[in-house]
Amino acid sequence: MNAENTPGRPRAEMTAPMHRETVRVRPGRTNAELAALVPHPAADANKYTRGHLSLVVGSAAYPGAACLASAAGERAGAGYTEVFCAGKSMITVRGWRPSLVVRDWHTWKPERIAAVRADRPAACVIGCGFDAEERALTSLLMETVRAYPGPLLIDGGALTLLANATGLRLCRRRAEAGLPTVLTPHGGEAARLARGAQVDETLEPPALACALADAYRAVVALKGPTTFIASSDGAAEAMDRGTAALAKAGTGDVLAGFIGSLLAQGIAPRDAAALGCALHAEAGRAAADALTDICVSAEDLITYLPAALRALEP
Ligand SMILES: NC(=O)C1=CN([C@@H]2O[C@H](COP(=O)(O)OP(=O)(O)OC[C@H]3O[C@@H](n4cnc5c(N)ncnc54)[C@H](O)[C@@H]3O)[C@@H](O)[C@H]2O)[C@@H](O)CC1
Ligand SMILES: Nc1ncnc2c1ncn2[C@@H]1O[C@H](COP(=O)(O)OP(=O)(O)O)[C@@H](O)[C@H]1O
Repeated sequence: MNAENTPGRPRAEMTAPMHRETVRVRPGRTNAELAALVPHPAADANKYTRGHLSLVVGSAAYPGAACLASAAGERAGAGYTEVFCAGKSMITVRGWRPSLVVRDWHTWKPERIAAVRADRPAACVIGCGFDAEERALTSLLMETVRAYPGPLLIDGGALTLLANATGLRLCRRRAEAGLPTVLTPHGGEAARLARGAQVDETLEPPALACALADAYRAVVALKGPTTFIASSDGAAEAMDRGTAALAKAGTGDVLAGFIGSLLAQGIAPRDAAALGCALHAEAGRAAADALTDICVSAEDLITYLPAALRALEP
């Protein structure tokens, strides 16, 4: 790695020629910029002022995704982490981490969540471990997109279910109401989102991230060896701190938990995406240093989050 690419060093903005479109690509943020965003608890904090994270995750087919996303959310600082999952997944999630509040997702009523206040921040993550073949999950998703009154992160199988005219319309309506939405697709999910919005799925990743952000009126973190974070300002932020050790099943679920937790602690959506992605990448690097790039698994990113936080400190 040359000095230009050392994480934490300021780098120059560039204009990259993209496939049939040109977007501005901004370098990732410096360690100092990211450290300034880290939500340390106030001395008089309680579990509610530290942020209420609701996760609607983990179909019967994928209880593991619910475990990973919710444990990541709790470890990243949310004060109250509540998991709504399939009845068949509940015992797995409860056994995995007793501090999580685990409920059946039939009891999830997004419209009953109180409006999010600055002194009682909250956010919702939906979709990690959704089985996109389970069409009944569509109404759970669409009802949440329509009625959840705070920042909402959509990930995993829910992105496939969102990729149609109804999903597009509901995301735009949230934006009009001032409610932030964050989408965290991998390449396959991004292509589906593009098809659902009649966006050219063959665009290069930075341009695709910007086009999806514009279409869905959302912050988009398009994941890959370099992750591109875009909102509707026409510029993509490149986050290239990661390592191929992250290329294992479940690491995306952990990322959704990290970003969701930061949203639940009141961090602005684009900042939460940038900080969450950087912490995820740094946790991967710290885990690989200790365990080798072969042996890291998604659970290790949760274990190594403290090392990632320390890596950002000045
Ligand atoms: N332990 C668990 O319970 C896990 C559950 N998971 C959940 O499994 C569900 C299905 O997610 P998957 O991502 O496995 O499958 P998807 O149904 O999203 O599709 C994967 C397909 O997309 C294609 N694709 C194209 N570009 C890709 C890229 N950059 N990365 C990955 N796939 C790409 C692949 O060819 C593959 O056939 C999600 O809800 C997810 O949250 C996964 O996160 C893995 C771990
Ligand atoms: N070669 C790589 N280098 C750096 N980061 C990677 C690499 N491959 C994957 N990642 C990261 O790993 C995560 C994988 O997420 P995702 O594909 O959603 O996994 P899953 O669905 O199994 O949870 C993303 O954050 C992505 O940026």
